[in-house]
Amino acid sequence: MSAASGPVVVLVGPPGAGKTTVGTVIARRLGVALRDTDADIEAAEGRPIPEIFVEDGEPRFRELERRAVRAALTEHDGVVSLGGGAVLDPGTRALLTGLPVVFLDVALADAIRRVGLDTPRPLLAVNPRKQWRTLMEQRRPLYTEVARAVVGTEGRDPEEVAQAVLDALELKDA
Ligand SMILES: Nc1ncnc2c1ncn2[C@@H]1O[C@H](COP(=O)(O)OP(=O)(O)O)[C@@H](O)[C@H]1O
Ligand SMILES: O=C(O)C1=C[C@@H](OP(=O)(O)O)[C@@H](O)[C@H](O)C1
Ligand SMILES: [Mg+2]
Repeated sequence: MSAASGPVVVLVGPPGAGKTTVGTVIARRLGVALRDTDADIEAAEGRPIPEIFVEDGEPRFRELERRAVRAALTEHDGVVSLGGGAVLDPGTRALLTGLPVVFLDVALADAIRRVGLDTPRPLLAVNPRKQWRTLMEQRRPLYTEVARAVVGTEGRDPEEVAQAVLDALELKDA
C-alpha cells in the first residue's frame, strides 16, 4: 500500500465557524472521507469532550488533540477538520506548513448563535460571548499564519461555504 499523500483540505477556525459541518459537505463533494479530530479523540477515549475537560482538564485534552491531529494529518488523504484550539500547539502549526489549510472566519454574533444550537463546548460553557472574543483575540493571528486562504462564512449556508473553499483551493467536485 502506498503512503498517504496528505489531506486535500484542512479546515481551521474558531468554534462555530462550521469546520465540522463544511468539512462533511466538502468530503461528500470530493468523494473522499472526513476526519474530524474531535470525533477521533472521542472515539479513542470512549467519552465526550466535555467529560475529558471535566475529568482530566484542558492540558490533557490538548495532549490528546496534538496526537489526534498528527495522526490525521499524516495518515489521511481526504478532508481534515480540526478543533478550534488545535492551532495553539506550535508542533501542530509546524505540521500544517505547506498543506491546503483554509481558515473559516465568522463574526461573534453568528458564532454564538451557531454554537448555541450545537453540542456543548466546555470553553464556552460560561459567558460564551466574552470567552469566544478572548479566544479569537489570541487565535486570529494563528489561524491567519497557518492558512493558505481565508473564507468568510457570514450570510453563506454550508454548501456555499464549501463551494468558496473549493474555489479558494482551485479544487473541483468529484
Ligand atoms: N454557514 C453556516 N450557516 C449556518 N449555520 C451553520 C453554518 N456552518 C455551521 N453551521 C451550524 O453551526 C453549528 C456549529 O457548526 P460546526 O460545524 O460544529 O462548527 P465548528 O466545527 O467550526 O465548531 C452547527 O449547528 C451547524 O449546523
Ligand atoms: O476552541 C476550542 O478550544 C475547542 C473547540 C472544539 O471544537 P470546534 O472548534 O470544532 O467546536 C473542541 O475541540 C473543544 O471543545 C475545544
Ligand atoms: Mg467541529
